[in-house]
Amino acid sequence: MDIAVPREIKNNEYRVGMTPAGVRELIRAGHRVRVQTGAGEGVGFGDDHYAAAGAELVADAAALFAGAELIVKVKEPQPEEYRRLKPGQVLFTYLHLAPDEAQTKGLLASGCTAIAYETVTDAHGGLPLLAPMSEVAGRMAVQAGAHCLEKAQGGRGVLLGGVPGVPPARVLVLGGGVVGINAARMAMGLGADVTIFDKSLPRLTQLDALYGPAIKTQYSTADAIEAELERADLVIGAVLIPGASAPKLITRDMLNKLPKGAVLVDVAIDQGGCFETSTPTTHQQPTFEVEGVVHYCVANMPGAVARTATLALTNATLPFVLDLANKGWRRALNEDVHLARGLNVHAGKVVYRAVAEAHGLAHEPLERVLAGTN
Ligand SMILES: NC(=O)C1=CN([C@@H]2O[C@H](COP(=O)(O)OP(=O)(O)OC[C@H]3O[C@@H](n4cnc5c(N)ncnc54)[C@H](O)[C@@H]3O)[C@@H](O)[C@H]2O)C=CC1
Ligand SMILES: CC(=O)C(=O)O
Ligand SMILES: [Mg+2]
Repeated sequence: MDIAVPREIKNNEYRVGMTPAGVRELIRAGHRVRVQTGAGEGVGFGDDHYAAAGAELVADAAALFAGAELIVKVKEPQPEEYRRLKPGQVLFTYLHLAPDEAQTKGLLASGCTAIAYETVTDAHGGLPLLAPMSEVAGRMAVQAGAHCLEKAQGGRGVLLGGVPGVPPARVLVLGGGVVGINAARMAMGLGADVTIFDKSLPRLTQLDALYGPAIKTQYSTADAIEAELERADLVIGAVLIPGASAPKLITRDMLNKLPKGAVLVDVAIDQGGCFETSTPTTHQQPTFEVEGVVHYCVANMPGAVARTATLALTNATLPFVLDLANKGWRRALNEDVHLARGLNVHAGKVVYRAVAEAHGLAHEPLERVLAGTN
């Protein structure tokens, strides 16, 4: 199979969809791998590393896309990328379609087969291709939040861990999944006072068993969140309803409960954000202020620690890339229900129900697509 690895073009995105080690595995399995020049440069993988692994280097993105059967990326395709896609091509990357109508329509118009990392599942109810980036983003959320709390960044001038005689900052983590646990661990490690909210009682029980009195847990309701806002310094938004738009847990009206200079880090921004006042930002201009509250809403947080993130992501994606390349997408998905759940768009139809619902589009059942021949 002809596999293409483009250079990412999203703002400040230095991650790459495949390492030279991954290229070597695919070449050994008999595939052709073409990598865009400079694709791994930002994370220390030069063109010479890819060439040594057996890849062909291609300078021009249009030529790279044109000949590809499988395109392996990191970020959702930008408009100039989805305009290049065509029927018969498989795109394997993060998509986050529910909050992104333009991209959804672009992928539908292309006729391609688009498999989203973030909706692939595993046998334990997890999201194995989202998890590595959630680990990174959860840990980073605390670094970013601590920085934003500094006066020069518009924050209220609070040190997360406090000092002897001065209490630590109060950190609320909304959602106790992979992002939430990693954020909570980092915040606890810095000595902050951490409360974690979730709708899942089994998850809260698990967190309580893991961390005991070092962490407080709360069942997530609007009342419970609102009651905590008055004394919060940093709130980290980490909820997810897979494939769907994030629920708005802090509304504009609730912002005045927070102290001036408090910080909201909305990690869930790639699914539309879980604060009503969130809009996506970039690493170049990561924050904005609404009613005296600093908002950090970067939709590709792991891009800032691109080397760690690339290694973590590609460790998880490589087995699936090999499967898609070795078997072809239809057989690979038919033989692996978890990979099949990644299918979001095929031949002009939305196959993932939550995405169809988010945009009021018709939903094509997965079983029909997998049984089909087109
Ligand atoms: N901005 C970025 O760069 C990145 C963003 N993300 C995003 O972070 C979000 C969280 O991802 P994960 O932690 O991997 O998901 P996860 O599925 O592991 O955890 C989500 C948690 O939210 C909980 N939840 C759902 N509704 C809730 C509610 N109303 N109140 C409280 N909790 C609720 C669920 O029970 C679950 O425990 C996703 O939107 C993901 O796409 C992940 C990585 C990078
Ligand atoms: C999960 C995701 O969208 C990211 O790592 O950028
Ligand atoms: Mg994202």
